Amino acid sequence: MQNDITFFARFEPDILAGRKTITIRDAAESHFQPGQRLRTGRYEDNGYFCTLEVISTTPVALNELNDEHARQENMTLAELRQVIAEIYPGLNELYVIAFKRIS
Ligand SMILES: CC(=O)Nc1cc[nH]c(=O)n1
Repeated sequence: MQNDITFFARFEPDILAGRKTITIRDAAESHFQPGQRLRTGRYEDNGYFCTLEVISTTPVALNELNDEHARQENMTLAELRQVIAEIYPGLNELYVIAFKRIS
């Protein structure tokens, strides 16, 4: 079965442990709705590793990312800005998808 969302494999342990509770995505992945259950896999091999329930999807500009976002990503704000710049170079319009793991 296909996954609904993927994460880089390096994020898997933090998601499974509940240390990462948001993901910041571009407009192509801004369609997730509160209550939606997402089969969640690794980007690298598409292997399923858990199911997440979407709590909210909220627009955020790059310059609005703050320490609370970083805490929810289990990173420092500097690390978060670096990661986002690498994944979405030059992109300002982003979306915070908050989630909880349900299985
Ligand atoms: C595969 C992929 O894009 N993964 C991402 C992107 C942004 N944040 C995140 O946690 N994971």
